[in-house]
Amino acid sequence: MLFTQATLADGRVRDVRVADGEIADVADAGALDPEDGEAVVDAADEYLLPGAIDAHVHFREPGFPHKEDWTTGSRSAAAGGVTTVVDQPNTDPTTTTGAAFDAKADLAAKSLVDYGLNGGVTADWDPESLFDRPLFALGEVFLADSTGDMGIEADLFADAVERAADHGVTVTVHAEDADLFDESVLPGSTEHASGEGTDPRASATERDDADAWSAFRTPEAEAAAVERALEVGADSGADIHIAHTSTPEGVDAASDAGATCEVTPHHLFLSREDLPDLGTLGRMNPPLRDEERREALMERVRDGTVDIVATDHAPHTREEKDAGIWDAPSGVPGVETMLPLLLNEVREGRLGLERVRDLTAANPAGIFALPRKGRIEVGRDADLVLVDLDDVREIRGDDLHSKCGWTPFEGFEGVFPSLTLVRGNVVYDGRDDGDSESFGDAVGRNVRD
Ligand SMILES: NC(=O)N[C@@H](CC(=O)O)C(=O)O
Ligand SMILES: [Zn+2]
Ligand SMILES: [Zn+2]
Repeated sequence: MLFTQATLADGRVRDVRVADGEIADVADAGALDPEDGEAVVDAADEYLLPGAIDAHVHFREPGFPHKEDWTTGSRSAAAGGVTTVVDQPNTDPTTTTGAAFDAKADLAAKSLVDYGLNGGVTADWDPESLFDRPLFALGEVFLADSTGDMGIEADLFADAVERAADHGVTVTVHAEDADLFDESVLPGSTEHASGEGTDPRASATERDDADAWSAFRTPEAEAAAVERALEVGADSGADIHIAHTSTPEGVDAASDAGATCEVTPHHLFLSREDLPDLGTLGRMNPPLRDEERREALMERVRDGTVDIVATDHAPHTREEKDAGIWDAPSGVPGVETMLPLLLNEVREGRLGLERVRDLTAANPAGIFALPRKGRIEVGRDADLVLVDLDDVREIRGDDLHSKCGWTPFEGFEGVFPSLTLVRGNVVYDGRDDGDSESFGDAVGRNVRD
């Protein structure tokens, strides 16, 4: 396949040849002629970007295929320009033994996009057999309970980090410290009762609004857990990567310690101010923060302090979300809307395209040692996304391909890709102005195999 006159993220206009799944040639515009039978894509006025690597998704198989499965999750990825995903271990069974890893690997063979599979840590994990498998990373290691209740104690965390260091495996950390959650906002808490002898259940401060989740899981709880994870990492010499960092404090701590971090689109584009509209659809861990922190996070994305954007794509059904704030499951989908939201920032002139390329492709490839991914360079995998930056549209849950059928970004503007290639295979084709779209075969492979 030959892309002619494609604009790269740095603004250079080039012809790009794809052959045998790789980028075979990158030459001056007009320099490459089609070979016999070669498909030609006229990419004039369009951008050709390296496919995004989403280092944090929950594709829910095995265990919860009513929320998502590898087919729907990877279709959603492909339609959003994501060509590699990294799946997290809070499935059922949890990915905490070699056998569980193998079982997930069988299911992941349905993926349209390339993938990595993380190994998780619980009190009954089996590190010997787990580290025997081609792990993408150890993680997300839960320092507090989230969906799946995989929170672990400090001793086990230290032991797990040491083992990961021995095996040269990076540790990705869900950093929240439950000791610093504000229990005074919990229903039935005695802490918020002002006077002695007050019935707490009758307290006027008892909360059932969506913002209560943000009040409960405090920013201080994240900052403290990030610090602890970094200390444990420094003691053992392990590479620590902080998952879904939701506060500027967390980002700065990771950056100061020479560790890496990711932030999610929902912490960049949503804040506590959106919770009256979102209700429980806006409940996730860590929770949405105030506007000031959201802006400070975006600033750190712009200036390069944040290493990568990853989605924490965590689908739950609408029915499951239709519960009170203390009972609804935590998590929001996002794999299909990450690149469209970031590209819209570029279109609006608020973010550079090279920054987006680095956050979504080059940096995750560097941090997680994927030498074949993340850049448009001869010899690398032809994981490519074609986009027209003027082709903006409203994000609609109905148009997306995740099984969950909703998005917290309903009505936001996004720039969606028109074509997505994984190792030269067309996995998503929406070039017909979105009137018709088609998906390719399940060509996905484990990037560590
Ligand atoms: N982020 C969430 O709120 N939920 C995630 C788990 C996690 O990443 O903590 C899920 O799997 O649903
Ligand atoms: Zn998490
Ligand atoms: Zn997660």
